[in-house]
Order: sequence, then structure tokens, then C-alpha cells
Amino acid sequence: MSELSQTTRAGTHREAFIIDGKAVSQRVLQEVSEAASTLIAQGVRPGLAVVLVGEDPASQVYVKSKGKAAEGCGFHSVQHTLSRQTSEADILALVGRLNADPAIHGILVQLPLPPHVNATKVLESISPAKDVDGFHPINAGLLAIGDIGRALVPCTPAGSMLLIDEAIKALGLKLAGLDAVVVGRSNIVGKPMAQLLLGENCTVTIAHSRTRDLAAVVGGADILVAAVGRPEMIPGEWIKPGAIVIDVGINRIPGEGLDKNGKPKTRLVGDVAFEAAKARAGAITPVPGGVGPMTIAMLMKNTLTAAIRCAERTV
Ligand SMILES: Nc1nc(=O)c2c([nH]1)NC[C@@H]1CN(c3ccc(C(=O)N[C@@H](CCC(=O)O)C(=O)O)cc3)C=[N+]21
Repeated sequence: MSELSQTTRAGTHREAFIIDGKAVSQRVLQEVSEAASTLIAQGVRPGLAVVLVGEDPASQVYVKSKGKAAEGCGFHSVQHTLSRQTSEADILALVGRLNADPAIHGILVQLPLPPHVNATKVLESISPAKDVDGFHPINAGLLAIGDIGRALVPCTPAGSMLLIDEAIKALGLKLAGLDAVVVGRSNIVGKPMAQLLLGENCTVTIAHSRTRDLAAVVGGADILVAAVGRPEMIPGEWIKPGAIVIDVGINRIPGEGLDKNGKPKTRLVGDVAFEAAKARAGAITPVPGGVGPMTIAMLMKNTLTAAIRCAERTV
């Protein structure tokens, strides 16, 4: 019998527990707000600066919700919107000013950057102590050596771990020793996700576009994290019965009919075929309302952490 069989005992078929990312993210935001008000009472207001280059509508939506969340937590929040033509030197100069600004504890440069800008160079110019995305090589290195206490951990994997904890509790399981499969090897999600799962004593496999027999690899996963960015590329039939499925993909695809402005409707889907996966999984995150809101909540948590560490350095 499979290790996770308590949810799928023969004849007692149950649908997956739906992991409510919206609810968990609100819990995190509530905790961050409370800790922030304590810090503010001590004279330190956490400050977050978001830098957006260009007018990409999707990026504008995300940046706006980050600003709103920051204000909701009582943070000082600033947004720098630069034209698409802004030179790399001007972006580096802005980051330099934010690095030196004592009112700013967290800096996020929204990706993607325009092609004439070297994104690696910009990300490496952010002070590691203010790198609330956790993309700086110093933070990636701290995570890789397991020094989470000093790292700033990338928001999407950190939020995904909290959703995994939620599912583990709901299913009455233990995380240590489970087989985790991460599909996708990006520096932003796949690799840090694998490091976090390893840190929790999972047996971790990283699968990617060159993996032979992805179906078989996915089929062995007690915990599956899908972070490829291809709409519904993982069929429900691949999922191990009872598995925990974390769907990081947020893909906008054509929907049915027209919206109120007469434009063709679109809808969001994940990297996993949700309906079929739900019938087999023990727990699964929806899209939207799963990992997405957690990313924003963890950004606030990282900003708070950066502010606390900064305050500890100066007292
Ligand atoms: N430096 C940097 N850091 C990022 O963290 C970063 C970035 N650049 N560039 C873009 C991606 C994307 N991203 C999302 C955050 C929240 C939702 C989110 O809350 N999604 C909602 C739905 C939103 C909708 O309706 O479109 C949900 O899944 O429920 C989505 C996507 C952060 N990103």
C-alpha cells in the first residue's frame, strides 16, 4: 500500500484537501502586521521599495498588490516606476540610492527587466541585507548551506513550504523522509524550493525539460511542486494517489466568450490539470488562490525580517 494511502484507501475514495493559499497568506500578513506595529512602536518602520521598469500590465498588477499589502502591514512603501528605455546605469544608480537609504529595508526589482538591461547585474547590486526577493548569490548561498537563519529566502518557495506544512497537518503526515519532486530548476523557484525541502529531510528530485520519463518521476512524488510555467502540462493521471500537490504555475490562457469590454475572456490555470489531479491527490493548491497570494505575504515577512535585522545591527 502506498505510504500516503490514508486518504485513498480502496473503496473510500475522497477528493483532495484544497489548500487555501488566500487564508494562509492572510494569517501570515496578520502576524507580520502585529510584529510590525511592535517594531514601529520602537521607532523602526519597515520600508519596502519596489522598482518597476516598463509598463507591462501584468507586472503593474503585481506591483500594485505588493504596495497594497505593504501599506496593510503598516510599512513605509515606495514604488519607482521607470520607463522601459531607462539605461542599466540609471537602474543601478537607483538601487545604489535605495541601498543607502535608511528608511528602506527591502528592495524588489520586478522581473522581467527589458532585454537591454543585465538582470543579473542589477540583482547583484542589491545589498544582500535588503534583498527581500532572496535572489542575490549571497542569499542563494546561505540557503544552499542550510543557513536559513541568516538568509533571505525567495518568497514563492518559502510560501510554498508553509502550504506544504498546512497539507501535512491536514493529512496527519510527517514531512521528514517523504519523496519530493520539484519540476523546474529556476533560480527563483525550483532550486530554492529543492533546498528548503532538503532542509526538512525530504528525499528531493529535481526534474526538468530534459528529464527522461517525467511521468514516472512525478508518479513517485509524495510531494509534487510544479514550477514550469506551462499550462496544465502535468496530467492528473501522473499524480501519486494521496500526494501533496503544490502548483506554482500561473498561466493566463484564452477563456470562453467575451468580457464586458468585448475582449476575449482569459482565465488563469496552473502547471497541473487541476480537476483530474484533485481526484487523486491528498491535498492540492488551486490557481488562483494558492501559491500566488503566499508570494506576496512572504515578501512582507522578508521585509519585516530585514527591518528587524537592521534594527538589531544599530542598537
Ligand atoms: N522580482 C520579482 N519578484 C517576484 O516575486 C515576482 C517578479 N519579480 N515578477 C513577477 C512574478 C509573479 N509574481 C506573482 C505574485 C503574486 C501573484 C498572485 O497573487 N496571484 C493571484 C492571482 C492574480 C491574478 O488574478 O492575476 C493568485 O494566484 O491567486 C502572482 C504572481 C511575483 N513575481
